[in-house]
Amino acid sequence: MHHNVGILLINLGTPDGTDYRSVRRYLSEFLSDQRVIEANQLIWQPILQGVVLAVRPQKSGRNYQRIWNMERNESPLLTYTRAQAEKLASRFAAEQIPVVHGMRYGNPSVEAAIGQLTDQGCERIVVLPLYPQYSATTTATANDQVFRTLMRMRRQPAVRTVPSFPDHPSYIRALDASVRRALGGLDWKPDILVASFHGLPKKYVKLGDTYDVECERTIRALRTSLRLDEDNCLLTYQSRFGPAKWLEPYTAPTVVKLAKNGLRKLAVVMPGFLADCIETLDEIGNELREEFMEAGGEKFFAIPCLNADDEAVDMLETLARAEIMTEPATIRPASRSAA
Ligand SMILES: C=CC1=C(C)c2cc3[nH]c(cc4nc(cc5[nH]c(cc1n2)c(C)c5CCC(=O)O)C(CCC(=O)O)=C4C)c(C)c3C=C
Ligand SMILES: [Fe+2]
Ligand SMILES: [Fe+2]
Repeated sequence: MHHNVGILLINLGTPDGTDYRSVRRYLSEFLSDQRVIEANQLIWQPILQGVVLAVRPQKSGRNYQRIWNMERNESPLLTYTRAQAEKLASRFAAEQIPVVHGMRYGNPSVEAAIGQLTDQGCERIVVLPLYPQYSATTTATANDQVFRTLMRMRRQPAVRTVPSFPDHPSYIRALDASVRRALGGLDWKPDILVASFHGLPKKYVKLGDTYDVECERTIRALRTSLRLDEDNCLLTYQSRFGPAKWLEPYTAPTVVKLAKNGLRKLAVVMPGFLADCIETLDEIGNELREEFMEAGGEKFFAIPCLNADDEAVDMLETLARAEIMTEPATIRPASRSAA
């Protein structure tokens, strides 16, 4: 018996629609997070509300439209995150351990997801931020949101947070399987595999974020697993935002340079994203493809993220079980009446 434990998956979040108001609401919440933009709010908020959110929602909304899940009228990030939670739930159904998903920004909120678990009598929550590489801008703020919710609860559940897992064998196994499956399905062989991670301002790394070394750990383990080396499996960083220096090398200039130097066939994997989203489907799948082709490339393939692949669900199950298996020191009664 696991004493009423529940599992909470947390991903970034995404707008409810592609219209200006929906995208603006989402970006406003996201870019007001001081874990994401570490600036004096008296200076940043007028720039954000007056300049950034005056133009960016239209532009982003058009990009979201290109990748939107029309069938369900929702963002792909939500579709895949929900699918991961549902498949993981089936792995824990026999033990009656519920699995829910919450988004750091937007819907379903972390607060609503925690409510679903406590309504089912959960006294313990295993929190699994869906980021293999730690960053304060993602992992820490996901956990912050859990603790903010707990701050308002008279009867708190006990909480364990799953640490980042940049080279956990079950993660590397899932990546290896997805790359081999994707490349095996092509009738051409890429000259090079580019592994593109979401970028981060260099300043954050200097201040102590371990994101870059965790990306390097992932790529080292993946190279070993795929029997590739530094020359045919490159690490790059995408999605720069704002004027500051971000982690390098940048994905797009690297790929354009490769094409200009005569490279013709390229595959891109995005190991930092567990679910396909605007950054993978549009920035890489659409924009980077165009840039590569315009620079002389001939074949381009963006490898789908792990999404709800069986190996990805195996990974989530392994990570969650590690936290569930060890019982807490004290089991508290679920309610006053049970005491
Ligand atoms: C200062 C800005 C940003 C930091 C720092 C940042 C870090 C960061 N983000 C992810 C994962 C995702 N980001 C996504 C979208 C996205 N990211 C930023 C900015 C920063 N990210 C913006 C403005 C956006 C919105 C999209 C746009 O307007 O172009 C997404 C996808 C969301 C979706 O709806 O599909 C993900 C996932 C990581 C892992 C990370 C730090 C390492
Ligand atoms: Fe981002
Ligand atoms: Fe982007």
